[in-house]
Amino acid sequence: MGYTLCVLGCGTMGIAVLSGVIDSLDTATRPMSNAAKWESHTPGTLTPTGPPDASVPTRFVACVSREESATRLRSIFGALGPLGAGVDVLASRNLEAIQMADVVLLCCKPQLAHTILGEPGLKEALDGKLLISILAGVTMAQLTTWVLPTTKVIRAMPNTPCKIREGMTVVSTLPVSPSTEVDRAIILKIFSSIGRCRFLDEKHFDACTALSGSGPAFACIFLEAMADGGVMMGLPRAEALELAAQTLQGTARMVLQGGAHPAQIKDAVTTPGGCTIAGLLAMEDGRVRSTIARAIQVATERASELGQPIKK
Ligand SMILES: NC(=O)C1=CN([C@@H]2O[C@H](COP(=O)(O)OP(=O)(O)OC[C@H]3O[C@@H](n4cnc5c(N)ncnc54)[C@H](OP(=O)(O)O)[C@@H]3O)[C@@H](O)[C@H]2O)C=CC1
Ligand SMILES: O=C(O)[C@@H]1CCC=N1
Repeated sequence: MGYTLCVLGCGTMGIAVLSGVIDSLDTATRPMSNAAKWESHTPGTLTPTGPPDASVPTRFVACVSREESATRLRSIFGALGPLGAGVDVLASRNLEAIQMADVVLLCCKPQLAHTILGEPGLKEALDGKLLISILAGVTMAQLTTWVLPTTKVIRAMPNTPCKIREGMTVVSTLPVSPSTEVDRAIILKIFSSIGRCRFLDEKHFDACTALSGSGPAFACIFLEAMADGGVMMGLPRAEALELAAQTLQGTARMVLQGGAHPAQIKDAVTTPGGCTIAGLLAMEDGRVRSTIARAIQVATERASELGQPIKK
């Protein structure tokens, strides 16, 4: 039972997704991640508790281009226990890897996808298989012209917290085919085991790429700035970072878990004439809101360009 999942281009994101999936398979007895608990329509773990489940990956292949990256991957996955040590890591052997796979997660750089999918025999090896692309800015229209019509193509936009099973993944709406339900189950199993997962129309993908794909970087700027403020006021660095990170996590959970509106949380913290309103006004003077919103806007615009051929 189960199937073989191949990560084609196993760098930062490939490692994040695969580590999260392996962890979820390996944690039958450990508690579910909070993200998994929040999402009522998703199962939260890949570990089959009932009869064998065909939508659960049981064998893994990871592809890179350089042997030194392969060596690094073997040590990363090896540290994850027996399942991680069982990942087949191949350097410059994409065709072989895809031939072994049932489902392929495309995680290379956007600009390389056309060349990689054009390698001799690759199209044929993908015949009838599910190809999930996490590439920023590479559209379904592009991807489907690079493979055979029988290859089922879908886009997903995960983020790095998938590595600790607190990810956010948006998946494009599935095209209707005889295998739609099976494919949907496979996709949900993978991405809901490593965080939240929701389906959205492809027209929203550049915005999702900016908001949740790039989001961890934006959130870290805010987190670092909060910690810096604490350090400026004499807090030790490590404690300042802990306070900032836990405060952001707790607040985010009040929104996701408790269903609170951000404005409601803000108002509850803001005692009239108190210190919070003083800080909030300083933030508004610094145009923090429009700066952050504009960052999402320009990142969205940039995401839309990433699938285009590099201009000489
Ligand atoms: N980073 C992020 O937070 C997110 C990234 N994405 C998307 O994920 C994709 C990957 O990004 P990221 O993980 O950051 O990039 P990385 O550069 O970390 O990973 C790219 C991987 O592709 C491999 N690779 C290069 N050439 C080939 C080849 N010819 N055949 C097989 N593998 C190859 C590289 O191997 P080697 O080391 O040997 O060169 C490397 O492992 C991008 O398309 C990006 O848009 C989406 C969401 C979030
Ligand atoms: O910066 C990038 O292009 C990728 C896509 C989303 C996050 N990282």
